[in-house]
Amino acid sequence: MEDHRDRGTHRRDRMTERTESLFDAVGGMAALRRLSDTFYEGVLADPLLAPVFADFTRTHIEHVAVWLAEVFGGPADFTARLGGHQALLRSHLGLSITEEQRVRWMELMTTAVEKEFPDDALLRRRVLEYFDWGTRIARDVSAGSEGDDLGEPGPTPRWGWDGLT
Ligand code: HEM
Repeated sequence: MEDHRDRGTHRRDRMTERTESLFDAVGGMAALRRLSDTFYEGVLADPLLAPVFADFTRTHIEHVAVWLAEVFGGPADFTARLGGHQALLRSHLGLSITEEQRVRWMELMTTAVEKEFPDDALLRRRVLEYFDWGTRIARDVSAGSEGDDLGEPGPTPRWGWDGLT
């Protein structure tokens, strides 16, 4: 009886212990491209957000996927090829993102995450926690003007099963 209960506990522990990166758990680069694509389809159809993305091009979808890959523990290609953390922050300077716009961004991303990762509730929660954290930074940075000196923001943040690593 004692032995049986112990095995039960052990099995439960193993079920919540996730060792792969979030990048692998979502399904790698192809899955992040699909997520980004689904999300921006929603953004461009949204009356509150479409005007913010007036200069949007398809490369934006790819760049967001490359950024997310790095944050979620995949290849560090945004740092290697696209200017890293500093460039990501600079992309948001001057946008004057309101809290209402940030919340709408989160709603559309939540819809996209639910569509793309329907079978994994814990994964969805962790990914959306990153977006909640990241959108607040984007909103705060966006109050600055294009060309502002942001200083050295440090390396690209990495996000795992326990949040910021
Ligand atoms: C975790 C949250 C966010 C991430 C990971 C993110 C990611 C990115 C990336 C990677 C770029 C550069 C794209 C490129 O080089 O083409 C970018 C640009 C941009 N982001 Fe964000 N972003 C976030 C939040 C937001 C929010 C909340 C808004 C507005 C509501 C926003 C609006 C924009 C706009 C307008 C651009 C410039 C688009 C363009 O290139 O035309 N972002 N973002």
